[in-house]
Amino acid sequence: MVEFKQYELPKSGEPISLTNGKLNVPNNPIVPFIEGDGTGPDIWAASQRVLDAAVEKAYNGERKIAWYEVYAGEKAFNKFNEWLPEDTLTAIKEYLIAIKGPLTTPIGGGIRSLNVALRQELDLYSCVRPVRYFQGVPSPVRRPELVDMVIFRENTEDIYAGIEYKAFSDEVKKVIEFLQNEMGVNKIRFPESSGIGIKPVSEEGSKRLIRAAIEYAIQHNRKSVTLVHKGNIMKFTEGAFKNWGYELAEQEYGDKTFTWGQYDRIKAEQGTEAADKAQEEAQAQGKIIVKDAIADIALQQVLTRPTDFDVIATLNLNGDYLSDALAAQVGGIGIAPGANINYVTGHAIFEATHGTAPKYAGLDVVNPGSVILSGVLMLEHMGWNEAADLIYKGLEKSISDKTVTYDFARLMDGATKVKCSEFGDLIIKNMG
Ligand SMILES: NC(=O)C1=CN([C@@H]2O[C@H](COP(=O)(O)OP(=O)(O)OC[C@H]3O[C@@H](n4cnc5c(N)ncnc54)[C@H](OP(=O)(O)O)[C@@H]3O)[C@@H](O)[C@H]2O)C=CC1
Ligand SMILES: O=C(O)CCC(=O)C(=O)O
Ligand SMILES: [Mg+2]
Repeated sequence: MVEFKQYELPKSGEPISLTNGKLNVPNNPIVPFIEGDGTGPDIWAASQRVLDAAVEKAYNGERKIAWYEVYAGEKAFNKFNEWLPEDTLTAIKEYLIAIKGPLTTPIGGGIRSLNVALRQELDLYSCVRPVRYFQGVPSPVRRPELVDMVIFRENTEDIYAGIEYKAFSDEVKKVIEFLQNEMGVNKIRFPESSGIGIKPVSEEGSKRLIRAAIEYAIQHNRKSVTLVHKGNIMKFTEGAFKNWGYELAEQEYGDKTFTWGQYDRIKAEQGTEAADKAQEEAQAQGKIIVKDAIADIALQQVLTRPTDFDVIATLNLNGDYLSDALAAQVGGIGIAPGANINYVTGHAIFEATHGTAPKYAGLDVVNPGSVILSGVLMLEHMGWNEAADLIYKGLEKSISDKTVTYDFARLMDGATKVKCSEFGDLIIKNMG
């Protein structure tokens, strides 16, 4: 039986569990939620109503989520004088699947990100962010319907490990002296006034993320996995990520994938025509093409040739940038959902791509779509597809009726602007 230091036990519901890699979801699963800072409370209130209504309607009351509030961020600090109480981690470890609103991270000092801490503490190594278009959503590109990508962002390593030393500190002096004296580094341009950040990228971390991306591509009949990296400059971190990706695909998924590493080897031995032919044959056999793109050009090509991209596997920082940039193509950060998942332990936290949007806090105006769609991903993950489909239906109808929150309304002709809470209510009404 789980024991909490400060929290009361859930009043109702049963835990979700994992046996032999399969989730067991009772009809009344306990799902911990974190409301979030800034716009979080507005968004969460609307999202919870929508999720409950969809489940009630889909299963005639036979299923119901037993929501269990856990705390992080400002609400946790006000209540318990801690930013991330241990009980929150205990609850998510125990109940496996959770959902959260955004949490504030101060810039240039103060506490490190609680969002990142949750991912690292629970080892949620895959940040999965699907980017798809809903008909009628305003977009800055001509053919937004061509965008259908799923980003797999490595979620535990890279510069997010927080190994950073402040300029002028005793620590940074030690690190710089070590680099200069022990490692022969002579290219720190201004050693007296530099801060230093360290970027760990491992074979295990890269391969488990890329494995998750390839598994996803296989299960969802996707055509390609693109490894996005900056390996020309960061050879032993980002470049290694690419090499480990090809190695993994060839060693573990040789019968299901064809890599550009293989393409290059055939080309070197037999010429371009033979390599093209081998790739065409692999495609005809339904094999997934595992390829790569350097991050800077990838950011252009996702805009100019979106159909070249399907599943994307990338490192933490690249994935952070790509997520927001890609969301813009299909209506913006207001409807960009995500999930942080450990596919081995089954732990998962569903959360929006966006942050706390502090200037709108408490105004009940922002789009709750990202958290609602994160909830839809959660329902799908639980196998509650009927409830998920009702939310898609309600959302699509609300958009086609042009009754939308400010972010869409300002880009749509003839739209009626509604509040965050009203948008949630419309989705419920439009579920039919
Ligand atoms: N996972 C998490 O919890 C995340 C937390 N953060 C944190 O959030 C805080 C604020 O970060 P910031 O960089 O301003 O980024 P935000 O994503 O919070 O907001 C940036 C802009 O995006 C738009 N936006 C955000 N959310 C919505 C929404 N629900 N509906 C419609 N538009 C939306 C608004 O645009 P406009 O001004 O055009 O209306 C907003 O001003 C920081 O502390 C940051 O660290 C950031 C990202 C993720
Ligand atoms: O933790 C934060 O404050 C930012 C996180 C973020 O940008 C993201 O998850 O995409
Ligand atoms: Mg981000």
